[in-house]
Amino acid sequence: MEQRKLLRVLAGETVFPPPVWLMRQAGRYLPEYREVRAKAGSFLDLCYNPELATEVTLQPIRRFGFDASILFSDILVIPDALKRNVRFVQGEGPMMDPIAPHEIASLDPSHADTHLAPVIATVARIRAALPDETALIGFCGAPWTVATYMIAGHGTPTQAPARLFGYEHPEAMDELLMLLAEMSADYLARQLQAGADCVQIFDSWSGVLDEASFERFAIAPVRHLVQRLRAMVPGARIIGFPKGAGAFLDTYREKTGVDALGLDWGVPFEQARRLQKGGAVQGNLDPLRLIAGGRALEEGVNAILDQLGDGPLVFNLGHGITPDAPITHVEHLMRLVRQRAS
Ligand SMILES: Cc1c2[nH]c(c1CCC(=O)O)Cc1[nH]c(c(CCC(=O)O)c1C)Cc1[nH]c(c(CCC(=O)O)c1C)Cc1[nH]c(c(C)c1CCC(=O)O)C2
Repeated sequence: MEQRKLLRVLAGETVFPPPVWLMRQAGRYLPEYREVRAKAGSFLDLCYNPELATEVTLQPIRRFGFDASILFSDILVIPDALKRNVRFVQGEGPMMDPIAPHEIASLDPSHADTHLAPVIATVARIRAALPDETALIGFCGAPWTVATYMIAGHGTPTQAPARLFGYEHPEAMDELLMLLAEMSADYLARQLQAGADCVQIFDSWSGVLDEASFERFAIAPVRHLVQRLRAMVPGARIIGFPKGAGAFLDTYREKTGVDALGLDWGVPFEQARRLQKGGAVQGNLDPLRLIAGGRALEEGVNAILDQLGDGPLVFNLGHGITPDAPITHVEHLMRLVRQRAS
């Protein structure tokens, strides 16, 4: 039997109290992260520095004792490997050269292996340094979410440029998404081979798509990614996180074949319990309850444990932790989850 709690839950076992980790658990809310970040150069320099990326991955494990660590990197290393001139501008978020439909055929993935080698080296280094009971999660962005940044050239409130691109140039969009799916499958296979226990596919922007576009641009490329990954790494454990997918969650799991579903805080418990009958669910505390602390935090944590604790559950936030999260509130969250008797 698997010893790491997260893997037991991903295999469908109920573990109580559930394993807990927080999306974006390494980051600016930690003073020790800000210190390393300041001496690393750019954000991407940090992502490609195995020694420093390992250090920031381990920081939240040392401080809070989470059951899982997540590789420190970013979903945008894939467009960076495609030479899209990715940079992170202070206060503005990520930027890159926006891609036009006619440029897609000339995208060249042949440098990706060499380009991403430092990230794979980081995975091996983290695994060697982690306590045995702590799982290591690898990750990538879902093709659709990565494509939204490649098309707009930056983050946007509703991803209108990518949606419009999908309606006006659907074949070019398919081509871009399938290229990203194949690169991402290869990248995740290498992470698993280097020591990651499982992987998460972040589809942060799946919630802006209509039904037909969700099928074509969110589900189809992830299904392709999952099949290609499992052909390379049989039995690969995969968490899909289609944020904002709402009523499409059931079909997402069925058609993509992921083992577990990440849920955002908009998913009602009734739906979450139904989804849990088909496999593990992960989530789904509103990150703002962590900012508020006190009763808002206690009620949020207890509701998740009450409603989902008797099935396979990975306790997490419904989206990433934000830089203003107080450390004492994270400590409180850990006590609330760990000290709960069934
Ligand atoms: C959409 C997306 C991105 N990156 C990611 C997503 C999907 C999840 C989500 O929706 O939040 C995923 C991501 N980004 C980062 C991780 C690291 C692992 C972890 O601790 O979870 C992970 C898993 C580090 C990061 N990625 C980024 C930071 C902050 C950069 C810094 O330290 O200066 C970190 C710690 C930068 C980033 N990277 C991205 C954006 C939009 C930004 C800017 C917003 C911000 O500044 O918070 C793209």
